[in-house]
Amino acid sequence: MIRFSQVSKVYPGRHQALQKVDFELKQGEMAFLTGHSGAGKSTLLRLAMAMERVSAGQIEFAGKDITRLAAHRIPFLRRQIGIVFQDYKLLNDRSVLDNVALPLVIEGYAFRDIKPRVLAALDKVGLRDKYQCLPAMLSGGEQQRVGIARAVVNKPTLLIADEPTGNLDPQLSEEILKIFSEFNHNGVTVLVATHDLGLISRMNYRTLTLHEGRLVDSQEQTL
Ligand SMILES: Nc1ncnc2c1ncn2[C@@H]1O[C@H](COP(=O)(O)OP(=O)(O)OP(=O)(O)O)[C@@H](O)[C@H]1O
Repeated sequence: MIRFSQVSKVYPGRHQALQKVDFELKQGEMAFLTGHSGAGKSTLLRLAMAMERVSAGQIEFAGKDITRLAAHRIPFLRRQIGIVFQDYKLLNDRSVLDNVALPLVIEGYAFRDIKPRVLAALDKVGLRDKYQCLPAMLSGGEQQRVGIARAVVNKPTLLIADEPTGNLDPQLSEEILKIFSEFNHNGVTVLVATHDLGLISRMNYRTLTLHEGRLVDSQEQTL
C-alpha cells in the first residue's frame, strides 16, 4: 500500500529530519509510529501524503511512485488518504454535519448525496445524533470522533493520524484507538503516530520506532 525506500529528508537550514528510512505498510495493515519529540514522525507522515517532498529516496503508494508527483496530481493522492490531527482542526462556526461534509463538498458531491454519507460516517463513530451541534458543544473525545468521521467520509484506503490522542485522557484515547481498529478491521490501512507507549503496549499492532530520523525498530505484531 505504502512503501518508503531509503527516504531521507533535509529541511532548509540543513536539518536532517529523516535518514534512509525503509518500511512497507501492506494493504489492510495497522501500525503505530513512535519515537521521541523531534524524531521525525510528523515529517514521515507529511511525506506520505505529499505535503513535503523527499530529499532522497522513493515513496510508492498503491504501486505508484509518488516521490515526484506533479502538483496537479496531489489532490488525486489526497482523496485516497484520510488525515486525523491532534487538535482536531474543526471549523468552530460550522455544525458537525458541515465539518464532516467538507471533503465531499470539495470533491463536488451533490448536496442530496452528502447528508446520507455524512450521517453514515457519524454513525461509525457513534455521533449520528449530534450532527446539528457546533464543535464547542462537544467534549474533546467527541470532537476527535468528528475529526475521524471527516477523515473517513470519502472512504479513503489509507488513514493517517498524527498524535490523535495527544489531547485526550487515557480512557478516551483507548476509545479513539478502538475506532481506528474498527476501520482497520473493515479493510482500511491505518498509520497512527503517537508518543503514548502505554496505549501502544495495550494494543497489539506493529510498531515503527524512529530515533533521530532513523527507523530503529520495526516490531511485528505478536499475535
Ligand atoms: N518545516 C521545517 N523546517 C525545518 N525543520 C523542521 C521542519 N519541520 C520539522 N523540522 C525539524 O525536523 C525534526 C523532525 O520534526 P518532526 O516534526 O517530524 O518530529 P516529530 O517526531 O513529529 O516530533 P513531535 O513528536 O515533537 O511532534 C525536528 O528537529 C524539527 O525541528
